[in-house]
Amino acid sequence: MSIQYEEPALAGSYSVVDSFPKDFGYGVEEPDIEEESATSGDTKPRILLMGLRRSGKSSIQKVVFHKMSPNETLFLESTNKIYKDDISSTSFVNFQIWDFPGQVDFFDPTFDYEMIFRGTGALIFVIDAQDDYVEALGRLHLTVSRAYRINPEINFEVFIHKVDGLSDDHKIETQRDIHQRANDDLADASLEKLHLSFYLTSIYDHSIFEAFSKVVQKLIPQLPTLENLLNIFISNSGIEKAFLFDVVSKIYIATDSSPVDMQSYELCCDMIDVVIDVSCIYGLRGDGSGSAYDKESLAIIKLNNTTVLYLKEVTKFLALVCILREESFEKKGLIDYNFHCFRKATQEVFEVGSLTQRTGMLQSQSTSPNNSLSNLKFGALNGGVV
Ligand SMILES: Nc1nc2c(ncn2[C@@H]2O[C@H](COP(=O)(O)OP(=O)(O)OP(=O)(O)O)[C@@H](O)[C@H]2O)c(=O)[nH]1
Repeated sequence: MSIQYEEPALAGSYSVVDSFPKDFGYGVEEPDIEEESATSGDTKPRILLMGLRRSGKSSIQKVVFHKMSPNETLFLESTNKIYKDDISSTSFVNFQIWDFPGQVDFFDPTFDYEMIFRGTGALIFVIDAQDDYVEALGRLHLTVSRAYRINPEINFEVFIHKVDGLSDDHKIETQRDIHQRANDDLADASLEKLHLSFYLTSIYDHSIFEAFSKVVQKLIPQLPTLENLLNIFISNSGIEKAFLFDVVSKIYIATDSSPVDMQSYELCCDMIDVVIDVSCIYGLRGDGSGSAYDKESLAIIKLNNTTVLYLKEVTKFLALVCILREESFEKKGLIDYNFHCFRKATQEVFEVGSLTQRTGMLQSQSTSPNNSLSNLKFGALNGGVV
């Protein structure tokens, strides 16, 4: 495997990978699209993480957003008060974890749950699949029914968590049982319209990242446009699969419309890890300043099975990671040109998004990005333009 990695300069000093800055030291010289939206009000919906004590909430947050290794979560202390973790300054995802310790009654009248649920885009409820889940189901019902009455727009997501300890048959049976009981409880309360989505997750594999990706994608109004752009990009560049990644969390916020297989996703996640780790060690300046992920970030990895992995910076938080055959990579010029078009278009998509939000316009497909992208010209494999 050969790695070509372009960095401004190779610094002689080492920094411990674990201690890299959460924002990878990315330059703050120019206000970015995401930064603007962060200051122009809460334009991205909040995601809450709830569940019984020891169900794994803090572990999920630490592994996905703070690069903690799964084994280290064994030493996490129980959260005794409501813990709010805001990662919106380091990630595309405007994410606040409200880690509710099991014994706290968050329906306490002194607790402003109305305010919390009103600003919430998704509520993730974590159920420990290795434990008896009857109490968790009761809590799930109480939480979602209360939240739904305040804000029916919330996406309700149930993570059936810690499934690494379960056999394949047991996993399916547990999911079926939890699905059935939770929906029966909702039917008994005449809440059939409240839709719950279920995911089997574990911090010991990529399932937690995959599940989070799905949760986040539902909250991105620009998703269809991004998918469309990715489809045009890959079909004109001879690329097999492309993911648009939130670099800090390795959540993919969009991909082309060909099916996602876990192996490709894992490969791309691993590439991000390699790039950031190498960059943290060799890419920073002698005094530790500089950035491990910036506008220059680009990496090409050739595998021994004629596959090429290609990573390039799109915005402050996002990177495009592609999988392609070695022979397709011979047209690197075309890929670079099309990438340039894709990058420009993606930035426009988010600009239009934040503009519509700022001016208070309703964001519909007809007002949006597609219109401003109509004069975009990708290079075609046969030499023309599309
Ligand atoms: N096997 C397994 N264990 C996990 C997984 N996720 C978390 N754990 C373990 O579950 C235990 C509890 O995890 P925490 O993240 O502290 O749970 P919590 O929900 O935040 O707990 P409170 O802070 O008490 O509410 C830890 O020992 C973790 O290592 C998983 O996917 N699989």
